[in-house]
Amino acid sequence: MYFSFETIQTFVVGFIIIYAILWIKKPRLSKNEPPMVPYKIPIIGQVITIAGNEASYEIFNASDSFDLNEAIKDVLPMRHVLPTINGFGDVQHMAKMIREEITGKLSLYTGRIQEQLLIAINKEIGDCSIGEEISKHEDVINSFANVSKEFSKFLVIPPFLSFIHPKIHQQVVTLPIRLGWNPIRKHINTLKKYLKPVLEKRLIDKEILGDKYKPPLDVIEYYLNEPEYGTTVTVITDDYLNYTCEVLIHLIFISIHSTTRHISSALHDLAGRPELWDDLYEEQVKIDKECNGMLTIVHIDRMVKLDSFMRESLRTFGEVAGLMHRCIEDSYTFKNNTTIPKDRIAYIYFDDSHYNEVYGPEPRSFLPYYGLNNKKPATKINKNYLVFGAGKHACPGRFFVINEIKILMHKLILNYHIKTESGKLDEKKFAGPFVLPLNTGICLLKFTDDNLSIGNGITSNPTLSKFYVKIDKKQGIQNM
Ligand code: HEM
Repeated sequence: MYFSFETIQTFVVGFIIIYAILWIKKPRLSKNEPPMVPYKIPIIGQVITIAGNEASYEIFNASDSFDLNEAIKDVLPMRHVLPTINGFGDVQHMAKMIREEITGKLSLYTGRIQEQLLIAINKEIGDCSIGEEISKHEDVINSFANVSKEFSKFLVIPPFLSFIHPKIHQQVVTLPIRLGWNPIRKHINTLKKYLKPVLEKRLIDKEILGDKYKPPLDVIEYYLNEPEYGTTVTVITDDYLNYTCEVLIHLIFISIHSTTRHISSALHDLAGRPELWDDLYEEQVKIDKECNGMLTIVHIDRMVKLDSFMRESLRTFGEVAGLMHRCIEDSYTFKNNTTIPKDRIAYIYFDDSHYNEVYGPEPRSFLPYYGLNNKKPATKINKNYLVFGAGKHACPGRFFVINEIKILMHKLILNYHIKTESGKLDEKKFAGPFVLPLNTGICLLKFTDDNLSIGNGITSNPTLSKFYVKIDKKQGIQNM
């Protein structure tokens, strides 16, 4: 039988149209699902579930049924980008490492965090009491700063093909990588270049010094001593280097983007709220005197007002919904008796938790001392404070990051008058449920000896212009 090209073409187009109509008309909910939000325009994409306060907490705690990384896989092809460590394949080991190496030794890291932050403040803003040069390896620092931006390149293609099947979107996004384009590779290579001699020296030192070897305090050393990952290493092979550098990129991806976003948000929260300045400044001056400029973990714990301010800054960060989790079991039935099917993506509805009535009649207002008055430190998770997730996969880096941010804010508050360029609290903007980084200016005006430097206008005073810091949309803080 002979079919002309036009007939085949008509068949194909007809098939696609019928498929699309059937797809659009297909019942979207299985039995016992939560109700659908009323809609008029046919749903082209996936159905997603938005989990309110109680259900969100359930999702975090049902770690056998829900998985964050399984949801991220659809849009971020980590397995192809970091092939040696299979993408986020071993996030559990990363969490274990952070608990043991970083949280477990937080007091040992405090001095170093402080020193590095002061170096960075000096370099990026200026004159903050010590004047060392930033790290010798500027390109390593740049890699740390830019990796997250590189990852965002994968997100530019919206998952428009996911309506057929999420796997199709994955295939499209990973095609350039499978053809050899990997924007992360150059950062891995930079790390490899600097890490190779460091690791080789450590191996030699270990051999020569034996028991007298003093292990440096860092993540690389942790991996070098892990039975599964390092002890068998006697030569630094390319495979081993790839492995370690991919682990570092994974760590950077997990930690740096969220840290910078929350730091810039906290700076805006402080800069736009003059009513908080005196109180927070006084606390920092008192602690600075007590520690003589050298903070220890005990002093950081005493920054209770700053901690409470940070908790509030995190709570009111603004993400309406996010942190999608995939249902990885055949189905999941919530305590309220509604059921969602396997593969359903559920978003955490942060607004419902963070602006819950437990925060009083005006839960959306900024309550700087809520944490202090209610004995809820910034690291303490509960169902109305889900910034760090909850349950088994709750962020293991939260103790480190809160410490780090407190040290940074402490030093900045002590040294600078921090205000918004606009002179008011800048309003946050959104892309869908996601809050966008503010791209309005913050001024950091250096306190002089006689405590007077609150400039009348950054732009009119050239000597102050170097303290003008702009929050870049993608990168967090950037110098102007
Ligand atoms: C303000 C900054 C940060 C925020 C808001 C944040 C938030 C989160 C959240 C919400 C989760 C839970 C995801 C889930 O439910 O599965 C998480 C997991 C994780 N975070 Fe953080 N994080 C921050 C900083 C850091 C830092 C600095 C590190 C490393 C030092 C880190 C390491 C991790 C790791 C390894 C996990 C995965 C835990 C697991 O799956 O068991 N985070 N983070």
